[in-house]
Amino acid sequence: MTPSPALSDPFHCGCETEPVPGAPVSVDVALRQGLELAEPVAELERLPLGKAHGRVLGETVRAETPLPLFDNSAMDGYAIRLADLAGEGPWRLPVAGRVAAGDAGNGPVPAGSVLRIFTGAPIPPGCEAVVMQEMTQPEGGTIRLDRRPEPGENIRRSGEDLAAGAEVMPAGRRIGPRAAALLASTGCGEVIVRRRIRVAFFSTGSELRAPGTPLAPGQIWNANRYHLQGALDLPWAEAMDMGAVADRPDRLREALEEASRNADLVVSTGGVSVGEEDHMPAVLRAAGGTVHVMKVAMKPGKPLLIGRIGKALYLGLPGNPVSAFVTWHVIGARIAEALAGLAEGAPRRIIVRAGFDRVRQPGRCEFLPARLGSYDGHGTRTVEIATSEVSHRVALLAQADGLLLVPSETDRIQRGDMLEFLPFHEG
Ligand SMILES: Nc1nc2c(c(=O)[nH]1)N[C@H]1C(S)=C(S)[C@@H](COP(=O)(O)OP(=O)(O)OC[C@H]3O[C@@H](n4cnc5c(N)ncnc54)[C@H](O)[C@@H]3O)O[C@H]1N2
Ligand code: MOO
Repeated sequence: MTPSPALSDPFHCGCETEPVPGAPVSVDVALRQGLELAEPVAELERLPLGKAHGRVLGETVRAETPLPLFDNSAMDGYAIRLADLAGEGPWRLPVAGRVAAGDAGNGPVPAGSVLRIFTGAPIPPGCEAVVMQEMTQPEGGTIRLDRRPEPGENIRRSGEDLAAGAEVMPAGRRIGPRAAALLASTGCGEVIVRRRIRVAFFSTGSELRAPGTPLAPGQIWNANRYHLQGALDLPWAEAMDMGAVADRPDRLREALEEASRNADLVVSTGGVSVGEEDHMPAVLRAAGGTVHVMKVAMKPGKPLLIGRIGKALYLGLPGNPVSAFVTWHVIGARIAEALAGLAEGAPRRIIVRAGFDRVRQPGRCEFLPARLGSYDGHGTRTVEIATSEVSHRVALLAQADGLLLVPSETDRIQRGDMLEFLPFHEG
C-alpha cells in the first residue's frame, strides 16, 4: 500500500540518511515501514448514519441531489419581484400571502404584491429577491420599502454548496460531526464503513500490579495498560485488553500467539530493550513472526519493535510509560489508522518559539513533553521543557500541552528558535 501523504508526513528526523544495518532507523523510516505493513482491513459494513459516528467511510459518497435542494430564503422577510419597484422609492406593496419552511411553495408572487416568507422556505416563482423584514415597515396589510434590493438578495441557490453528482466525501474519511451533518444533508440514511480493526494489547513485566491493589516491595502499578485502554477507546477500533503478562518467555509467547489469532494489530509494552528480562524480540521470532524495525533514533522510545505475526501486525512499545505513549502517539496510532483505512490523522503540528537555551547531543530526534507559554508579538507561542530525561515522567506528560519536536541533527537550541510542536487534542 502507498501510504497517504497525511499519514506519512515526514518528521525530518534523519530519514535523508541511508539506514545502516543494525543501527536505529529514523522515525520517518520506522513510520514508512510500519505503514507499508498496514494493509487496510477490507471488509465493509452498511450502517444507519446514526450508528456510524466516528467510523471510517468505506466508499466515496456522491451527491444524488444538489445542496441546497431548492432555491430558498436566507431570511425572514418578503419575497418580491424587482419589476414591481418602478421609479424611485419608497414603495408600498400589499402582502398577498405567506410561505414558510416546509411549505411546497408552488404559488407565484402575484404581480404588484409581495409574499411574506421565512428562512428556509422555497423561493416562489417570480421572486427575484427577499427583503429582510428589518428593512421594511409593515402598515395595515402592506409593507413600505425604502431601498431597492439587489437581484438574488437573500436567496440561497440550489446546488451552490454542492452540485448534484459532486463528491460529498471520499472513502477513508472519518465520520466526525461535520461529516455526519453533510452526509445527512445529502440524504444519506445509510453509509458503507470499514469494519472496526481489532487491536489486542498486553503489558509485559513481572513487577506490574493493577492500580487499587496492594504492592509488594519492588512492584509498581501498571500505567501502560490504562494508557492503551484510553488510546484505543475509538469508534473504529475494537480493543481486546489482555492485561499484564509476567516476564516469562513461555507466557509471553502464549499471549502473543493468542493475540495474533484474534487481532489485526497486537500491541505490547515492555521487554523490547537489551536486558535479560527483555524477551519480546526473541519471543516474536520463536512464534514465527518477523521483525521489521528494532530500534528507532528517537527519544524517548529508542527500543521499538515493528513486525508481523501471522496475519497480524505487531508493535512492541517500550515499557517506560512516556516512551510507550510517545511511540504510540507518533508511530503506533498512525499505523492503526492506516489499518482502519483512515486517510487522515497525522498529529497536528504548530510552530512555537523556544523559551529556553539548551546544548544537546545530535543523533536522535526528541519528542519532549512541553508546556506552552505566552504569545510573542507575532502570535507565536513560546514553549518550555523541564528536562530531556522524560521516559518515566508520567506526571510531566500529564501536565504537558503537547510534544516538542527536536530534529535529530540539532545540537543547540537557543531562546527564540522556531520549533515544531505537536499539541494534544484532549484537555
Ligand atoms: N542497557 C540498556 N538498557 C536500557 C536501554 C538500552 O538501550 N540499553 N534502553 C532504555 C530505554 S531508552 C528504554 S525505553 C527501556 C525500554 O525497555 P523495555 O521496553 O524493555 O521495558 P522494560 O525494561 O520492560 O521496562 C522499562 C521501565 O518501564 C517500567 N514499565 C514497564 N511496563 C510498565 C507499565 N505497564 N506500567 C508502568 N511502568 C512500566 C518498568 O518497570 C521499567 O522501569 O529500557 C532502557 N534500558
Ligand atoms: O528511549 Mo527510552 O524510550 O528513552 O526511555
